[in-house]
Amino acid sequence: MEYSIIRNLIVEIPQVPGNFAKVVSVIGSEQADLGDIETLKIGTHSTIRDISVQFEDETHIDRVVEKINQLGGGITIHAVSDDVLKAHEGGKIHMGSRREIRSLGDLRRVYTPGVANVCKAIEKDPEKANYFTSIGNSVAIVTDGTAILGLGDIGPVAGMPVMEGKAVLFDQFVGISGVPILLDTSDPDEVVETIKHIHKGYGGILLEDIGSPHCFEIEDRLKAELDIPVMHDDQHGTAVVTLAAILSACRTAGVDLAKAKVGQIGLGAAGLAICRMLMAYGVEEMYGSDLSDDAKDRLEKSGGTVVSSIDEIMEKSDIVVATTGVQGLIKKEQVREGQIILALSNPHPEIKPDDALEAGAAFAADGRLVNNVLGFPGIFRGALNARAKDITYPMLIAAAQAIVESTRDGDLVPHPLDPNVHVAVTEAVERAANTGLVQ
Ligand SMILES: NC(=O)C1=CN([C@@H]2O[C@H](COP(=O)(O)OP(=O)(O)OC[C@H]3O[C@@H](n4cnc5c(N)ncnc54)[C@H](O)[C@@H]3O)[C@@H](O)[C@H]2O)C=CC1
Ligand SMILES: CC(=O)C(=O)O
Ligand SMILES: [Mg+2]
Repeated sequence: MEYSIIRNLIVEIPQVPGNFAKVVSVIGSEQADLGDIETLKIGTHSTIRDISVQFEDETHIDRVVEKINQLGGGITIHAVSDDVLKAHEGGKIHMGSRREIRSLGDLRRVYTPGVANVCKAIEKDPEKANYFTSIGNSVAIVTDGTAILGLGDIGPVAGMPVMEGKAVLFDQFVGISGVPILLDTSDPDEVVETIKHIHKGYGGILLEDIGSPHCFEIEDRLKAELDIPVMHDDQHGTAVVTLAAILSACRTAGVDLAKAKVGQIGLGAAGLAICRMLMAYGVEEMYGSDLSDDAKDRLEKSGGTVVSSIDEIMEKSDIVVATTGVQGLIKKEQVREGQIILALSNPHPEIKPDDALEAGAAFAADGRLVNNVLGFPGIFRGALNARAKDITYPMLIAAAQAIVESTRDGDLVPHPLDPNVHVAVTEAVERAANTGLVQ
Protein backbone atom coordinates (compact mmCIF):
# COMPACT_ATOMS: atom_id res chain seq x y z
CA MET A 1 0.00 0.00 0.00
CA GLU A 2 1.51 3.37 -1.04
CA TYR A 3 0.16 6.22 1.07
CA SER A 4 0.09 9.55 -0.67
CA ILE A 5 -2.71 11.53 0.97
CA ILE A 6 -3.04 12.69 4.58
CA ARG A 7 -6.50 13.63 5.82
CA ASN A 8 -7.94 14.35 9.24
CA LEU A 9 -11.25 12.68 10.09
CA ILE A 10 -13.33 14.69 12.53
CA VAL A 11 -15.42 11.94 14.12
CA GLU A 12 -18.13 12.12 16.78
CA ILE A 13 -18.16 8.92 18.82
CA PRO A 14 -20.89 8.24 21.42
CA GLN A 15 -19.37 7.21 24.75
CA VAL A 16 -20.13 3.53 24.61
CA PRO A 17 -17.31 1.07 25.43
CA GLY A 18 -15.82 -0.35 22.25
CA ASN A 19 -17.03 2.44 19.96
CA PHE A 20 -13.63 4.03 19.50
CA ALA A 21 -12.10 0.61 18.82
CA LYS A 22 -14.69 0.06 16.07
CA VAL A 23 -13.56 3.24 14.30
CA VAL A 24 -9.89 2.34 14.60
CA SER A 25 -10.60 -1.16 13.39
CA VAL A 26 -12.28 0.12 10.21
CA ILE A 27 -9.18 2.24 9.52
CA GLY A 28 -6.96 -0.80 10.11
CA SER A 29 -9.05 -3.29 8.17
CA GLU A 30 -9.13 -0.94 5.18
CA GLN A 31 -5.31 -0.71 5.41
CA ALA A 32 -5.30 3.03 5.94
CA ASP A 33 -2.45 4.26 8.15
CA LEU A 34 -3.50 5.65 11.53
CA GLY A 35 -1.59 8.75 12.73
CA ASP A 36 -2.07 11.25 15.56
CA ILE A 37 -5.37 11.34 17.44
CA GLU A 38 -6.50 14.51 19.18
CA THR A 39 -9.55 14.85 21.41
CA LEU A 40 -11.36 18.03 20.32
CA LYS A 41 -14.37 17.95 22.63
CA ILE A 42 -15.63 15.70 25.42
CA GLY A 43 -19.40 16.09 25.64
CA THR A 44 -21.89 14.50 28.03
CA HIS A 45 -22.74 11.68 25.69
CA SER A 46 -20.12 11.72 22.98
CA THR A 47 -16.54 12.70 22.19
CA ILE A 48 -15.30 14.43 19.06
CA ARG A 49 -11.88 13.33 17.89
CA ASP A 50 -9.54 14.52 15.14
CA ILE A 51 -7.93 11.41 13.68
CA SER A 52 -5.05 11.83 11.23
CA VAL A 53 -4.97 9.07 8.62
CA GLN A 54 -2.86 8.36 5.55
CA PHE A 55 -4.66 7.05 2.48
CA GLU A 56 -3.67 5.67 -0.88
CA ASP A 57 -5.99 7.86 -2.97
CA GLU A 58 -9.36 9.65 -2.97
CA THR A 59 -11.39 6.44 -3.43
CA HIS A 60 -9.60 4.94 -0.44
CA ILE A 61 -10.75 7.93 1.64
CA ASP A 62 -14.33 7.54 0.41
CA ARG A 63 -14.32 3.82 1.30
CA VAL A 64 -13.11 4.38 4.87
CA VAL A 65 -15.50 7.30 5.45
CA GLU A 66 -18.44 5.26 4.18
CA LYS A 67 -17.58 2.26 6.37
CA ILE A 68 -17.20 4.42 9.49
CA ASN A 69 -20.52 6.13 8.78
CA GLN A 70 -22.10 2.70 8.37
CA LEU A 71 -21.00 1.65 11.88
CA GLY A 72 -24.19 3.22 13.24
CA GLY A 73 -24.86 3.87 16.93
CA GLY A 74 -24.39 7.61 16.36
CA ILE A 75 -20.79 7.34 15.13
CA THR A 76 -20.54 10.17 12.59
CA ILE A 77 -17.82 11.75 10.51
CA HIS A 78 -18.44 15.51 10.61
CA ALA A 79 -15.61 16.54 8.31
CA VAL A 80 -12.65 15.27 6.34
CA SER A 81 -10.10 18.02 6.51
CA ASP A 82 -6.86 18.46 4.61
CA ASP A 83 -4.48 19.62 7.35
CA VAL A 84 -1.52 19.78 5.00
CA LEU A 85 -3.26 22.41 2.84
CA LYS A 86 -4.50 24.16 5.97
CA ALA A 87 -0.94 24.39 7.30
CA HIS A 88 -0.01 26.29 4.12
CA GLU A 89 -2.81 28.85 4.19
CA GLY A 90 -1.27 32.34 4.03
CA GLY A 91 2.21 30.80 3.61
CA LYS A 92 4.44 29.42 6.35
CA ILE A 93 6.79 32.33 6.97
CA HIS A 94 6.80 36.08 7.37
CA MET A 95 9.40 38.74 7.93
CA GLY A 96 9.12 39.97 11.52
CA SER A 97 10.86 42.73 13.46
CA ARG A 98 13.18 42.26 16.43
CA ARG A 99 12.47 45.70 17.91
CA GLU A 100 9.14 47.06 19.05
CA ILE A 101 8.13 50.62 18.30
CA ARG A 102 6.04 51.94 21.20
CA SER A 103 7.19 55.54 21.37
CA LEU A 104 8.55 58.31 19.18
CA GLY A 105 11.92 57.64 20.82
CA ASP A 106 11.80 54.04 19.60
CA LEU A 107 10.83 55.24 16.13
CA ARG A 108 13.78 57.63 16.02
CA ARG A 109 16.21 54.96 17.21
CA VAL A 110 14.97 52.20 14.90
CA TYR A 111 14.33 54.44 11.90
CA THR A 112 15.15 58.03 10.98
CA PRO A 113 16.95 60.05 12.06
CA GLY A 114 18.91 57.62 14.30
CA VAL A 115 19.42 54.99 11.64
CA ALA A 116 21.54 57.39 9.54
CA ASN A 117 24.41 57.18 12.02
CA VAL A 118 24.42 53.40 11.73
CA CYS A 119 24.48 53.67 7.94
CA LYS A 120 27.48 55.99 8.15
CA ALA A 121 29.27 53.67 10.57
CA ILE A 122 28.83 50.79 8.10
CA GLU A 123 29.90 52.97 5.17
CA LYS A 124 33.13 53.72 7.05
CA ASP A 125 33.70 50.12 8.10
CA PRO A 126 31.65 47.58 6.10
CA GLU A 127 32.57 44.82 8.59
CA LYS A 128 30.22 46.55 11.04
CA ALA A 129 27.30 45.29 8.96
CA ASN A 130 27.89 41.98 10.74
CA TYR A 131 26.97 43.61 14.05
CA PHE A 132 24.40 46.20 13.08
CA THR A 133 22.32 44.36 10.48
CA SER A 134 20.71 40.97 10.03
CA ILE A 135 22.84 40.18 6.98
CA GLY A 136 25.19 37.82 8.80
CA ASN A 137 22.26 35.77 10.06
CA SER A 138 20.35 35.55 6.78
CA VAL A 139 20.62 32.89 4.11
CA ALA A 140 19.03 33.19 0.65
CA ILE A 141 17.25 29.99 -0.34
CA VAL A 142 17.51 30.15 -4.11
CA THR A 143 15.65 27.96 -6.59
CA ASP A 144 14.93 27.98 -10.30
CA GLY A 145 12.23 25.36 -9.80
CA THR A 146 13.80 22.79 -12.14
CA ALA A 147 14.05 19.82 -9.71
CA ILE A 148 11.51 20.40 -6.97
CA LEU A 149 11.83 17.26 -4.82
CA GLY A 150 11.22 14.44 -7.30
CA LEU A 151 8.37 16.37 -8.93
CA GLY A 152 10.62 17.63 -11.72
CA ASP A 153 10.63 21.02 -13.46
CA ILE A 154 7.45 22.48 -11.99
CA GLY A 155 8.76 26.04 -11.81
CA PRO A 156 9.90 28.20 -8.91
CA VAL A 157 6.46 29.40 -7.79
CA ALA A 158 5.13 25.85 -7.43
CA GLY A 159 8.34 25.10 -5.53
CA MET A 160 7.78 27.95 -3.05
CA PRO A 161 6.15 25.70 -0.39
CA VAL A 162 9.39 23.68 -0.28
CA MET A 163 11.49 26.85 0.02
CA GLU A 164 9.25 28.16 2.80
CA GLY A 165 9.61 24.78 4.49
CA LYS A 166 13.41 25.10 4.38
CA ALA A 167 13.08 28.61 5.86
CA VAL A 168 10.95 27.25 8.71
CA LEU A 169 13.60 24.61 9.45
CA PHE A 170 16.41 27.20 9.36
CA ASP A 171 14.52 29.40 11.81
CA GLN A 172 13.34 26.76 14.22
CA PHE A 173 16.41 24.53 14.32
CA VAL A 174 19.25 27.05 14.23
CA GLY A 175 17.78 30.58 14.32
CA ILE A 176 18.79 31.56 10.77
CA SER A 177 16.51 33.81 8.67
CA GLY A 178 16.00 31.92 5.43
CA VAL A 179 14.73 34.08 2.58
CA PRO A 180 13.27 32.31 -0.48
CA ILE A 181 14.42 33.72 -3.81
CA LEU A 182 12.54 32.46 -6.87
CA LEU A 183 14.37 32.76 -10.18
CA ASP A 184 12.50 32.78 -13.47
CA THR A 185 15.57 31.61 -15.33
CA SER A 186 17.65 28.44 -15.20
CA ASP A 187 20.32 29.71 -17.56
CA PRO A 188 23.59 29.35 -15.60
CA ASP A 189 24.92 32.77 -16.69
CA GLU A 190 21.71 34.51 -15.63
CA VAL A 191 21.41 32.57 -12.37
CA VAL A 192 25.01 33.33 -11.41
CA GLU A 193 24.70 37.00 -12.38
CA THR A 194 21.43 37.41 -10.46
CA ILE A 195 22.78 35.80 -7.31
CA LYS A 196 25.98 37.86 -7.56
CA HIS A 197 23.89 41.03 -7.71
CA ILE A 198 21.77 40.20 -4.67
CA HIS A 199 24.29 38.37 -2.47
CA LYS A 200 25.27 41.44 -0.45
CA GLY A 201 22.09 41.11 1.59
CA TYR A 202 22.90 37.61 2.82
CA GLY A 203 25.45 35.77 4.93
CA GLY A 204 25.12 32.65 2.78
CA ILE A 205 23.44 31.14 -0.27
CA LEU A 206 21.57 27.82 -0.13
CA LEU A 207 20.85 26.57 -3.63
CA GLU A 208 17.76 24.34 -3.54
CA ASP A 209 16.11 22.02 -6.02
CA ILE A 210 18.13 23.28 -8.95
CA GLY A 211 18.33 20.35 -11.36
CA SER A 212 21.36 18.76 -12.96
CA PRO A 213 23.51 19.33 -14.89
CA HIS A 214 23.25 23.14 -14.64
CA CYS A 215 23.40 22.97 -10.80
CA PHE A 216 27.06 21.87 -10.96
CA GLU A 217 28.24 24.84 -13.01
CA ILE A 218 26.12 27.31 -11.02
CA GLU A 219 27.48 26.13 -7.68
CA ASP A 220 31.11 25.95 -8.86
CA ARG A 221 31.00 29.46 -10.28
CA LEU A 222 29.28 30.99 -7.26
CA LYS A 223 31.71 29.31 -4.87
CA ALA A 224 34.62 30.71 -6.87
CA GLU A 225 33.20 34.21 -7.23
CA LEU A 226 31.47 34.95 -3.91
CA ASP A 227 33.12 35.46 -0.54
CA ILE A 228 30.19 34.00 1.42
CA PRO A 229 29.29 30.31 1.94
CA VAL A 230 27.39 28.76 -0.97
CA MET A 231 26.02 25.22 -0.87
CA HIS A 232 23.69 23.27 -3.12
CA ASP A 233 21.65 21.39 -0.56
CA ASP A 234 20.52 18.59 -2.88
CA GLN A 235 24.15 17.80 -3.59
CA HIS A 236 26.05 18.28 -0.37
CA GLY A 237 23.36 18.37 2.34
CA THR A 238 22.12 15.06 0.97
CA ALA A 239 25.61 13.58 0.60
CA VAL A 240 26.45 14.45 4.22
CA VAL A 241 23.36 12.78 5.62
CA THR A 242 23.70 9.77 3.31
CA LEU A 243 27.32 9.25 4.36
CA ALA A 244 26.23 9.49 8.00
CA ALA A 245 23.44 6.92 7.54
CA ILE A 246 25.78 4.53 5.71
CA LEU A 247 28.46 4.92 8.40
CA SER A 248 25.91 4.13 11.12
CA ALA A 249 24.65 1.07 9.22
CA CYS A 250 28.24 -0.12 8.70
CA ARG A 251 29.00 0.44 12.40
CA THR A 252 26.04 -1.75 13.41
CA ALA A 253 26.75 -4.40 10.77
CA GLY A 254 30.50 -4.41 11.46
CA VAL A 255 31.25 -3.56 7.82
CA ASP A 256 34.29 -1.51 6.67
CA LEU A 257 32.78 1.12 4.33
CA ALA A 258 35.99 1.55 2.36
CA LYS A 259 35.90 -2.14 1.44
CA ALA A 260 32.16 -2.25 0.65
CA LYS A 261 30.73 -2.22 -2.87
CA VAL A 262 28.40 0.76 -3.16
CA GLY A 263 25.87 1.31 -5.96
CA GLN A 264 24.18 4.64 -6.74
CA ILE A 265 21.05 4.70 -8.90
CA GLY A 266 20.47 8.17 -10.36
CA LEU A 267 23.52 10.37 -10.93
CA GLY A 268 21.88 13.80 -10.85
CA ALA A 269 22.51 16.51 -8.26
CA ALA A 270 22.08 14.26 -5.21
CA GLY A 271 23.45 11.05 -6.75
CA LEU A 272 26.72 12.39 -8.13
CA ALA A 273 27.47 14.29 -4.92
CA ILE A 274 26.80 11.14 -2.87
CA CYS A 275 29.23 9.17 -5.09
CA ARG A 276 31.88 11.87 -4.80
CA MET A 277 31.48 12.10 -1.03
CA LEU A 278 31.69 8.32 -0.57
CA MET A 279 34.76 8.08 -2.79
CA ALA A 280 36.38 10.97 -0.89
CA TYR A 281 35.67 8.97 2.26
CA GLY A 282 37.59 6.01 0.84
CA VAL A 283 35.01 3.82 -0.95
CA GLU A 284 37.02 2.01 -3.61
CA GLU A 285 34.25 0.25 -5.52
CA MET A 286 31.66 2.90 -6.41
CA TYR A 287 29.16 1.89 -9.10
CA GLY A 288 26.54 4.11 -10.67
CA SER A 289 23.76 4.06 -13.23
CA ASP A 290 21.61 6.69 -14.88
CA LEU A 291 19.55 7.10 -18.04
CA SER A 292 21.70 10.01 -19.17
CA ASP A 293 25.07 9.40 -20.85
CA ASP A 294 26.32 12.79 -19.65
CA ALA A 295 25.50 11.87 -16.06
CA LYS A 296 27.39 8.59 -16.47
CA ASP A 297 30.39 10.44 -17.95
CA ARG A 298 30.44 12.71 -14.92
CA LEU A 299 30.65 9.68 -12.60
CA GLU A 300 33.52 8.21 -14.63
CA LYS A 301 35.38 11.51 -14.58
CA SER A 302 34.95 11.57 -10.80
CA GLY A 303 36.50 8.10 -10.47
CA GLY A 304 33.39 5.88 -10.26
CA THR A 305 32.43 2.90 -12.41
CA VAL A 306 29.38 3.03 -14.65
CA VAL A 307 27.23 -0.08 -14.84
CA SER A 308 24.61 -0.69 -17.47
CA SER A 309 21.48 -1.48 -15.50
CA ILE A 310 19.73 -1.31 -12.16
CA ASP A 311 19.76 -5.12 -12.11
CA GLU A 312 23.54 -5.03 -12.25
CA ILE A 313 23.78 -2.43 -9.44
CA MET A 314 21.47 -4.49 -7.24
CA GLU A 315 23.42 -7.64 -8.05
CA LYS A 316 26.86 -6.14 -7.37
CA SER A 317 26.36 -3.81 -4.41
CA ASP A 318 26.42 -4.29 -0.63
CA ILE A 319 25.01 -0.79 -0.21
CA VAL A 320 22.51 0.78 -2.65
CA VAL A 321 21.45 4.43 -2.71
CA ALA A 322 18.76 5.68 -5.09
CA THR A 323 17.95 9.30 -5.97
CA THR A 324 16.06 9.17 -9.26
CA GLY A 325 12.72 10.70 -8.30
CA VAL A 326 11.07 7.51 -9.68
CA GLN A 327 8.63 5.88 -7.29
CA GLY A 328 8.85 2.07 -7.09
CA LEU A 329 11.88 1.80 -9.42
CA ILE A 330 13.50 -0.95 -7.31
CA LYS A 331 11.58 -4.22 -7.18
CA LYS A 332 11.54 -6.58 -4.22
CA GLU A 333 12.97 -9.38 -6.38
CA GLN A 334 16.07 -7.25 -7.03
CA VAL A 335 16.93 -6.90 -3.33
CA ARG A 336 19.81 -9.07 -2.12
CA GLU A 337 19.94 -10.62 1.34
CA GLY A 338 21.76 -8.37 3.83
CA GLN A 339 21.90 -5.26 1.60
CA ILE A 340 21.74 -1.73 2.94
CA ILE A 341 19.17 0.16 0.83
CA LEU A 342 18.59 3.90 0.99
CA ALA A 343 15.81 4.85 -1.45
CA LEU A 344 15.91 8.58 -0.93
CA SER A 345 13.55 10.10 -3.48
CA ASN A 346 10.85 12.40 -2.20
CA PRO A 347 7.96 12.41 -1.99
CA HIS A 348 7.99 8.67 -2.84
CA PRO A 349 10.94 6.29 -2.58
CA GLU A 350 12.27 3.87 -5.19
CA ILE A 351 11.30 1.05 -2.81
CA LYS A 352 9.42 1.28 0.47
CA PRO A 353 11.64 0.42 3.46
CA ASP A 354 9.21 -2.27 4.66
CA ASP A 355 9.30 -3.96 1.25
CA ALA A 356 13.09 -3.84 1.13
CA LEU A 357 13.34 -5.32 4.64
CA GLU A 358 10.78 -7.99 3.79
CA ALA A 359 12.86 -8.89 0.74
CA GLY A 360 15.92 -9.45 2.94
CA ALA A 361 17.65 -6.06 3.26
CA ALA A 362 19.55 -5.64 6.54
CA PHE A 363 18.81 -1.90 6.68
CA ALA A 364 16.39 0.17 4.64
CA ALA A 365 15.29 3.78 4.76
CA ASP A 366 13.57 6.37 2.61
CA GLY A 367 13.98 10.11 2.05
CA ARG A 368 11.73 11.03 4.95
CA LEU A 369 14.25 9.55 7.38
CA VAL A 370 17.55 10.08 5.55
CA ASN A 371 16.92 13.70 4.68
CA ASN A 372 19.13 16.73 4.26
CA VAL A 373 17.15 18.44 7.05
CA LEU A 374 19.69 16.78 9.37
CA GLY A 375 22.54 18.59 7.64
CA PHE A 376 21.88 21.97 6.04
CA PRO A 377 20.68 23.92 9.12
CA GLY A 378 23.75 23.11 11.24
CA ILE A 379 26.14 23.38 8.28
CA PHE A 380 25.05 26.99 7.66
CA ARG A 381 24.86 27.87 11.37
CA GLY A 382 28.42 26.59 11.83
CA ALA A 383 29.65 28.40 8.72
CA LEU A 384 27.99 31.70 9.72
CA ASN A 385 29.26 31.41 13.32
CA ALA A 386 32.81 30.93 12.02
CA ARG A 387 32.35 33.72 9.44
CA ALA A 388 33.57 31.16 6.93
CA LYS A 389 33.87 32.36 3.35
CA ASP A 390 33.23 28.89 1.96
CA ILE A 391 31.79 25.51 2.86
CA THR A 392 34.65 23.05 2.42
CA TYR A 393 34.85 19.27 2.24
CA PRO A 394 36.37 19.00 5.74
CA MET A 395 33.36 20.98 7.05
CA LEU A 396 30.98 18.56 5.31
CA ILE A 397 32.80 15.47 6.61
CA ALA A 398 32.75 16.98 10.11
CA ALA A 399 28.97 17.43 9.75
CA ALA A 400 28.55 13.79 8.72
CA GLN A 401 30.62 12.60 11.67
CA ALA A 402 28.60 14.76 14.07
CA ILE A 403 25.40 13.16 12.75
CA VAL A 404 26.88 9.68 13.27
CA GLU A 405 27.91 10.57 16.81
CA SER A 406 24.37 11.85 17.53
CA THR A 407 22.80 8.59 16.29
CA ARG A 408 21.62 6.01 18.80
CA ASP A 409 23.04 2.50 18.42
CA GLY A 410 21.01 0.53 15.91
CA ASP A 411 19.47 3.64 14.27
CA LEU A 412 20.63 4.99 10.92
CA VAL A 413 20.28 8.69 11.72
CA PRO A 414 19.03 10.80 14.63
CA HIS A 415 15.45 12.02 14.89
CA PRO A 416 15.22 15.33 12.96
CA LEU A 417 13.48 17.00 15.91
CA ASP A 418 16.36 16.10 18.25
CA PRO A 419 17.83 19.59 18.86
CA ASN A 420 21.15 18.02 19.87
CA VAL A 421 21.91 16.92 16.33
CA HIS A 422 21.66 20.46 14.95
CA VAL A 423 23.84 21.75 17.80
CA ALA A 424 26.36 18.95 17.20
CA VAL A 425 26.52 19.65 13.45
CA THR A 426 26.86 23.40 14.09
CA GLU A 427 29.74 22.94 16.52
CA ALA A 428 31.55 20.40 14.34
CA VAL A 429 31.27 22.59 11.22
CA GLU A 430 32.35 25.72 13.12
CA ARG A 431 35.36 23.84 14.52
CA ALA A 432 36.30 22.52 11.09
CA ALA A 433 35.94 26.01 9.58
CA ASN A 434 38.14 27.54 12.26
CA THR A 435 40.74 24.77 11.87
CA GLY A 436 40.75 25.45 8.13
CA LEU A 437 41.48 29.14 8.80
CA VAL A 438 44.45 28.31 11.03
CA GLN A 439 46.05 25.90 8.50
N1 LIG B 1 16.28 12.58 1.01
C1 LIG B 1 16.85 13.72 0.72
O1 LIG B 1 17.36 14.45 1.58
C2 LIG B 1 16.93 14.17 -0.69
C3 LIG B 1 16.28 13.51 -1.68
N2 LIG B 1 16.38 13.93 -2.97
C4 LIG B 1 15.56 13.27 -3.94
O2 LIG B 1 16.35 12.72 -4.98
C5 LIG B 1 15.63 12.79 -6.20
C6 LIG B 1 16.52 13.38 -7.26
O3 LIG B 1 16.84 14.72 -6.93
P1 LIG B 1 18.01 15.47 -7.70
O4 LIG B 1 19.26 14.66 -7.68
O5 LIG B 1 18.02 16.84 -7.16
O6 LIG B 1 17.40 15.50 -9.19
P2 LIG B 1 18.15 15.44 -10.58
O7 LIG B 1 17.11 15.75 -11.59
O8 LIG B 1 19.37 16.29 -10.55
O9 LIG B 1 18.64 13.92 -10.73
C7 LIG B 1 17.83 12.82 -10.99
C8 LIG B 1 18.67 11.83 -11.81
O10 LIG B 1 17.98 10.58 -11.84
C9 LIG B 1 18.13 10.06 -13.16
N3 LIG B 1 17.08 9.08 -13.42
C10 LIG B 1 15.76 9.32 -13.61
N4 LIG B 1 15.11 8.15 -13.84
C11 LIG B 1 16.04 7.17 -13.78
C12 LIG B 1 16.01 5.76 -13.93
N5 LIG B 1 14.89 5.13 -14.22
N6 LIG B 1 17.17 5.06 -13.80
C13 LIG B 1 18.34 5.71 -13.54
N7 LIG B 1 18.43 7.05 -13.38
C14 LIG B 1 17.30 7.76 -13.51
C15 LIG B 1 18.05 11.29 -14.06
O11 LIG B 1 18.58 11.03 -15.35
C16 LIG B 1 18.87 12.28 -13.26
O12 LIG B 1 20.25 12.22 -13.59
C17 LIG B 1 14.35 13.57 -5.91
O13 LIG B 1 13.27 12.71 -5.77
C18 LIG B 1 14.62 14.26 -4.60
O14 LIG B 1 13.46 14.40 -3.82
C19 LIG B 1 17.17 14.99 -3.34
C20 LIG B 1 17.85 15.67 -2.39
C21 LIG B 1 17.72 15.37 -0.99
C1 LIG C 1 14.82 16.90 0.81
C2 LIG C 1 15.12 17.55 -0.46
O1 LIG C 1 15.84 18.53 -0.48
C3 LIG C 1 14.58 17.01 -1.68
O2 LIG C 1 13.93 15.97 -1.66
O3 LIG C 1 14.81 17.64 -2.72
MG1 LIG D 1 15.81 19.56 -2.35
